[in-house]
Amino acid sequence: MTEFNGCILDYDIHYSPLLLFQESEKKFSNPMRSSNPMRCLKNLPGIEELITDYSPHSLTIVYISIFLSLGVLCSTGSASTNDDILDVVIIGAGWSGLAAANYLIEAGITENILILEARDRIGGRSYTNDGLFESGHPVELGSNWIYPDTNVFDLVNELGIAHDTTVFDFDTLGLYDSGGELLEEEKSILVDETFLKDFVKYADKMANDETSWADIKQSYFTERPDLDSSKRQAINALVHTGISIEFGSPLNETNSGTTKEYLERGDWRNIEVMSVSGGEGGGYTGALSRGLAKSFEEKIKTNTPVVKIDQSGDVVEVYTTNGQVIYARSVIVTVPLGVLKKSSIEFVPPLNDAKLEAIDLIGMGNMNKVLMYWDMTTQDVSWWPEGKVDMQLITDQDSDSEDWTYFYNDHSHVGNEDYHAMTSWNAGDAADRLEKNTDEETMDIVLGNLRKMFGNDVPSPSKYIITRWRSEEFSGGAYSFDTVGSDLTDYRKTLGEPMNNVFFAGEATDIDGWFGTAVAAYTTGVKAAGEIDDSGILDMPLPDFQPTCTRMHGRCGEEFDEACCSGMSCVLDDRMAPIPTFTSLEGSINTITTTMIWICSPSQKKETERNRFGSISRISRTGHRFSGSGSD
Ligand SMILES: Cc1cc2nc3c(=O)[nH]c(=O)nc-3n(C[C@H](O)[C@H](O)[C@H](O)COP(=O)(O)OP(=O)(O)OC[C@H]3O[C@@H](n4cnc5c(N)ncnc54)[C@H](O)[C@@H]3O)c2cc1C
Repeated sequence: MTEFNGCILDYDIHYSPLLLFQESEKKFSNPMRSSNPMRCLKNLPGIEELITDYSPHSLTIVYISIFLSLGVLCSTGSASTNDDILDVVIIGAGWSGLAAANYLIEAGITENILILEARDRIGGRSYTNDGLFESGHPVELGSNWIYPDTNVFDLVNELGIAHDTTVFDFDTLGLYDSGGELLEEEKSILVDETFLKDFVKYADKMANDETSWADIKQSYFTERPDLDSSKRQAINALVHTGISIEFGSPLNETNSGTTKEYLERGDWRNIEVMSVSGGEGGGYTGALSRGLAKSFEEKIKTNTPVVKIDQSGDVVEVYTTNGQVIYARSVIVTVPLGVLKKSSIEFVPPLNDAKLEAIDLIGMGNMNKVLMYWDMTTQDVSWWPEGKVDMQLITDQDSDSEDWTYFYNDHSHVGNEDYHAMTSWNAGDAADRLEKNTDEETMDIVLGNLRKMFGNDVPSPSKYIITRWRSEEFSGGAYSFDTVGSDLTDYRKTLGEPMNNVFFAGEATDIDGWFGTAVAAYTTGVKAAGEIDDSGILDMPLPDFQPTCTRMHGRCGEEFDEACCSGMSCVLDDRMAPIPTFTSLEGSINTITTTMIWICSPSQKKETERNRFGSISRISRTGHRFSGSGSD
């Protein structure tokens, strides 16, 4: 390859300049880069007229004179390769990653960013499905409640997204056993006398950083051998909802010292819930897509899992499973603790011991839902527990007291009068155990419980969804929790500390008591973005760095595969098809229409391409990249 007037003449790659002419800069150029192939090609002597005289004839001449003879390739060349370096690459497009990106742009720090998201959607553990059951009724598969006077709450209100108050109080709580709803007096004995007045007081005295909730329950039961089964199961159930569901945590691992106030149901809390009717684009996902991410959607690359972050060189290199290497001055990692625990991202140099200890010690809990909908036009809903908001089945024994026994009445909210949706929940150990069940097994348990509570007439729901957050590759659980042993604030702080030019955020790094929530994710994302600004990394001169691949000569998909740079994907150049065939010269020259070429492009990859790249080892790719072979 030789440099010529700022362009690079490439003798191997049959890249048609015709395409450069026909495709606008918008389609071809990387939004992060300033150079453009058209300008570059215009530097070739005598070519200006051909480009401006944009006729089939001139195109044909261009095609013949350049493509067939030389295979001219426009490239940024070595002179401007620093353009390939992004200021900030953010890993993960959940609340944390999107908040970081939003802050970097809004605060005028930089727009030269890219967000890499493993899933085919943004939002991570916030996942609203609009109209899955019925149009206009959002369903929340992840986060559902918003807390007053917080960043998330303000954003939701600013966008006018519908929400409604959940009134958690004694009257709207329904307690049931296999014979149906308990009488008011029985309920009062279990909730007020047994649970609130006795167990919670006992727990308050026992709770500390070294004692788990399982320990407290066990010693309470041991000291009261005569406790009747209904009281025992009521305590099991209420601790499950108050602690396990709140923190997603197994009781034998949960720090009672830092969580005890959550059990005091006497302090009934009213908070706002998002899964209420209110038109399209609502819920948690609406807040992200219409709010935080609105101004930089084109900078988010979905379907792009990151597998390695290497900062052993002058710039940080981010490797994706899609076969790309992306260069950045700094990186913000916002992947969930569950992903860090699985070590699915390789760090070079490795994460330090303090961070590894934090990853190990902070718990990653689990919480799942079965969201159900009954179509009242075709199904009997006469059994519906009108007036109840949350409902608990008290079972006969310890072993199944947490198995889909808690239900939330989504129908109780404003605008949902004709919409019969109900959600069953479980968390902690029970969630991990029950997640392994098939859909049919799950629905057998859930429906069995509903029929114990409301009678045998309860029909199967018209539609349902079962979440399995632990099994989700890119979550590895629902949210982080404080394990028993010590106060984990220092460990969360350590988890969030930067390592050179790699910064960390995400709900698990929160040290203000909001961990496990979208509020924490939002706050920590902004914090990490601010840390990058404060560090001065973005003000330093760029290193003299020459990436070995550029958008035009990343020979992806060929025998000597090269990774694509800066957010580009290796895609089949399907723009070949609409190119007109050339018959203005003798015979038909339609080579262009039939040649199959893989190119580095800013457009999203297709599923099949990802599989294809799965078979190419990263070692061979990087080996090639650094060997200087190929087109360089
Ligand atoms: C069932 C459930 C109920 C909840 N209820 C509430 C609630 O009511 N109120 C509340 O405030 N919070 C709630 N939460 C918690 C809240 O959803 C989370 O704390 C918050 O969404 C976390 O945001 P994050 O940005 O830290 O992480 P995430 O949302 O998990 O975002 C991280 C992103 O990183 C991506 N990623 C992972 N690995 C890779 C990789 N290798 N490469 C690239 N990308 C990767 C993920 O796909 C994800 O999009 C709930 C969570 C769950 C699961």
